[in-house]
Amino acid sequence: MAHMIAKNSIHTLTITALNDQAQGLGMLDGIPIIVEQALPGERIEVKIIKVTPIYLVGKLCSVLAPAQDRTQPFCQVFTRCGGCRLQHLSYPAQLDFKTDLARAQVSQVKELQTVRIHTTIGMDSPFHYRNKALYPVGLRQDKIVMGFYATHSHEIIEHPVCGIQDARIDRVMAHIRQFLECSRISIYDETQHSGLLRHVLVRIGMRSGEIMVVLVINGRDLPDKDRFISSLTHTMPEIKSLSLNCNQEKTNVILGIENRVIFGKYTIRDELGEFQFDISPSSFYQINPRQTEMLYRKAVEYAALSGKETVVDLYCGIGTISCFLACQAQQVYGIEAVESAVHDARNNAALNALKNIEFLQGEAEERLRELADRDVRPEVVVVDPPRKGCEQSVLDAIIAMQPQRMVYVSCAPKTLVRDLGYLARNGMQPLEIQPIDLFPHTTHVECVTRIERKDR
Ligand SMILES: C[S@@+](CC[C@H](N)C(=O)[O-])C[C@H]1O[C@@H](n2cnc3c(N)ncnc32)[C@H](O)[C@@H]1O
Repeated sequence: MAHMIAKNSIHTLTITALNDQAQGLGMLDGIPIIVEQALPGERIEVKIIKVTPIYLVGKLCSVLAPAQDRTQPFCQVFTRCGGCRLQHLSYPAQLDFKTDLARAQVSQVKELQTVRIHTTIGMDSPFHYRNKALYPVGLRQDKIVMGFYATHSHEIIEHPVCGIQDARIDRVMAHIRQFLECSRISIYDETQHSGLLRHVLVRIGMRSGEIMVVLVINGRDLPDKDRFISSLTHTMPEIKSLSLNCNQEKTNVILGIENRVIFGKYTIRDELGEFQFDISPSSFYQINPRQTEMLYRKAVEYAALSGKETVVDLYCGIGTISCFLACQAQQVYGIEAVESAVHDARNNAALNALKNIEFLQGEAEERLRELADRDVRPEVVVVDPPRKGCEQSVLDAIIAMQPQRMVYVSCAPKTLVRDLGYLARNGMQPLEIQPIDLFPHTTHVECVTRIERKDR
C-alpha cells in the first residue's frame, strides 16, 4: 500500500544509524528515511524533499536533541563542499564510524566471518594533513572561481582556507587567483570546450617543503608565462616545480598525457620514514604522509619478512611500499601501469641505494604472467589497487603463484571484501584487518589486511 507522506511536509523523528555516506537513517511511519547531517540518537525536525514508494529523503530543519558526538563543523562551506562530510561528528566517533564501516562490509561475506577487525588508527591532530589540492577553475558572473566541486555537481565551491590541507597550498592558490584576475589567461568553459585554464594542481612535499604547481590547460602554452613564473616563484620560493599539463580533450578526465616543465624541476621530493621519494606531476602519491608511514609500516609488519623472501609489490606507484619492503626482503618486484610512476620508482630505488628492487611497467596481470614465465615464485605478494580493486584475473594469477602470504592495502572496503572473499574461496585466508584513517573528516578509510595461505 502506498504511504501518505507528502513532499514538503514537516516531521519529527529519531535517527538510528549512519549509512556508508554518513547520512542519517531513520523510519517515518514505517518508511525508511535518509537525512543529511543527522546523527544516530538525535531527535530532529525534517522537511520531506523527496518521496518514493520505498524511501524518503528529508532535509534537516533543526536538531531538537543533539547526539553526544555532535561537534561544531570547522569549515564555513561544510554543507556545500563535497569534501569533508563528517565534520559534525567528533573525531573519536569518526574513527568508530570507520571501524564499523569495515565491520559492516566484512559481515556480508560468509568466508570472512573469522577475520579480526582492529579499531581504526587515527591522527593526533587530524587537520592540515593533505599534501595535494586539485582545483577546477571556472567563471561565475565573469568572476574567477576556484575551489572544490559541490556533491554530485560541477558547481565550484570557493573556500580560500581549507582545514584539512597544508596551509601553504592555500597561499599558493591565493596568489594564483590574484595573478589570474589581471592576466590574459582565459578560463576554460566545459560546456563550450573553450578557454585555456582548466584546473590547478598543487602538491607539497611536507617534510622537504618543496612545492609543485601544475596548470592543466586546454592548449599548449600560456600567455603571460614569464610574468606568471616570476611572480609566483618570487612570492613563494618553496615552489621548485612549475609545469603545464596539456589536456585539449573534451573530457572529464583531469590530467592530459603531456607535462611541460616551465620552471625548475620535473619532480618534487618528499620523505617517508627513512626514505626519500621524487614525485612527478602524473604519479600517484598518498595524500596524507603522516598516516602513510603508519600504513606502510603495518604492511611491512603483515608481510613478516625475514630477509630471505622474494616479494611482489603490485600497483606500486612510485615505489614507496617497495622501498619499505626491500630493506627486509631479498628481492622485490614492483609492478605499475603508469610510465611516469615507474620512471619515478626506478629513480627512487636508486635515490635510496636499494639495489634489490626491479620495477616492471604494464598491466598487473600481464607483468605477473611475465614474472611467472621467468620462474619468479614470491613468498609474499602485496597489492594496493585503485578503488575498483583487483581484476579477478589478477587474483587468479597471484593464487597460481602460491605465495605464503599476501598483504592487501585498500582504500575501498567494498571492493576489498569482494576480493578477500574470492581469495578465501581459493586458498588464501584473510586473518586480520587494520583500518587506518588517512582521510579525517571524510567518509573514506584505508585498510591493511593480513592474508595467509591455508595449507601451511
Ligand atoms: C592506490 S595507488 C597505490 C600506489 C602505491 N602503492 C602507493 O602507496 O603510493 C594504485 C596504483 O595502481 C596503478 N594501477 C592502476 N591500475 C593498474 C593496473 N591494471 N596494473 C598496474 N598498475 C595499475 C595506479 O597507476 C596507481 O599508481
